[in-house]
Amino acid sequence: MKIIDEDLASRVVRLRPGKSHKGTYGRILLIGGSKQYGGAILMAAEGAVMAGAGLTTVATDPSNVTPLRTRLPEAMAIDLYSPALFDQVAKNDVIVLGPGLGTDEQAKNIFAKVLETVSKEQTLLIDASGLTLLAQNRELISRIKAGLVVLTPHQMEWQWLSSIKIADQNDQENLKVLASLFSEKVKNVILVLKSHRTRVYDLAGRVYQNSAGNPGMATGGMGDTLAGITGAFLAQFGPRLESVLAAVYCHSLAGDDLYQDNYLVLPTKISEHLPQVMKRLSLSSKNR
Ligand SMILES: NC(=O)C1=CN([C@@H]2O[C@H](COP(=O)(O)OP(=O)(O)OC[C@H]3O[C@@H](n4cnc5c(N)ncnc54)[C@H](O)[C@@H]3O)[C@@H](O)[C@H]2O)[C@@H](O)CC1
Ligand SMILES: Nc1ncnc2c1ncn2[C@@H]1O[C@H](COP(=O)(O)OP(=O)(O)O)[C@@H](O)[C@H]1O
Ligand SMILES: [Mg+2]
Repeated sequence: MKIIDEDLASRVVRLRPGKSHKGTYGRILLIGGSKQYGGAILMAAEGAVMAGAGLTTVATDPSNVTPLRTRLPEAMAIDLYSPALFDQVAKNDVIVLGPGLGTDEQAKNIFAKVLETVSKEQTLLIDASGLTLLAQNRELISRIKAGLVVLTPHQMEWQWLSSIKIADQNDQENLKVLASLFSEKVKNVILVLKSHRTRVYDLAGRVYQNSAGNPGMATGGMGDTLAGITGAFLAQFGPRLESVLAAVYCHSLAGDDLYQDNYLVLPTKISEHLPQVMKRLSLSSKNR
């Protein structure tokens, strides 16, 4: 097992080239946010924008569009229930599917249709309600065509998907079940198993553990924020394991900075602080 640390993250978060534009840093579409869980998709979108995605679009319940535009005018918004959603899917490099989506029949239909629309040139990140829906409908795995799939369950969501009880979740079991669920259908899968010490796995059997993070971060919306940040890193730094590792680390490093002076750390504060954390990493000695 390897450790995710500052050295690793600073190899990914480099100084930006002067000759670049928003297209250079990738397009990300976030899909989620039911009437009940509007905050989840807002926090994910805020994570994506503040992590540096070139262009961020959100597909959400119409009731969330005005709050989103008011809070985050940098993001574009479309109606989750419009057929235009599938044209949008085709236009983006990374699709983040699930934060606050809910698990009712309508959510399930959208989830299944998006899942099979994402092409092999694109990355699909599945989080939150998306993972619950996948666990309830495992036959959908065979319909995934995405070039890279990133799963970001917390331990309970992984229990639902893998059928490994939280107490029995260890590296060997996690890798075995990840392979049995995905390896015949999807070639490139990364599992981010979130906990107080998040571990990251891939189908090649690599295992990494996060070295940052703190209990101040145990607040609803923290994972939604990580989903947005990870999607933005994949869009900006490329569809590879290192982008995911750096995202996990930066999210927690921002949390650790804030925890020094705060009893708890809010997800939206992590997003706000992220550009400073990324600047610091980009200026570290490795990048000079
Ligand atoms: N402001 C909002 O709109 C929020 C919406 N949310 C959305 O709510 C939906 C349900 O998500 P939930 O995660 O609440 O799912 P659930 O409430 O369905 O399941 C979470 C359960 O897992 C347990 N658990 C065990 N180990 C855990 C671990 N290591 N980390 C976290 N939980 C662990 C929790 O105690 C809890 O009982 C998702 O779509 C999510 O995006 C949540 O993210 C919270 C904030
Ligand atoms: N005690 C802790 N120490 C470190 N990180 C934590 C701790 N508790 C929660 N986190 C982090 O917060 C996030 C929680 O994700 P998740 O459970 O999906 O939240 P939500 O669904 O409410 O957005 C994960 O990235 C997890 O690693
Ligand atoms: Mg979550």
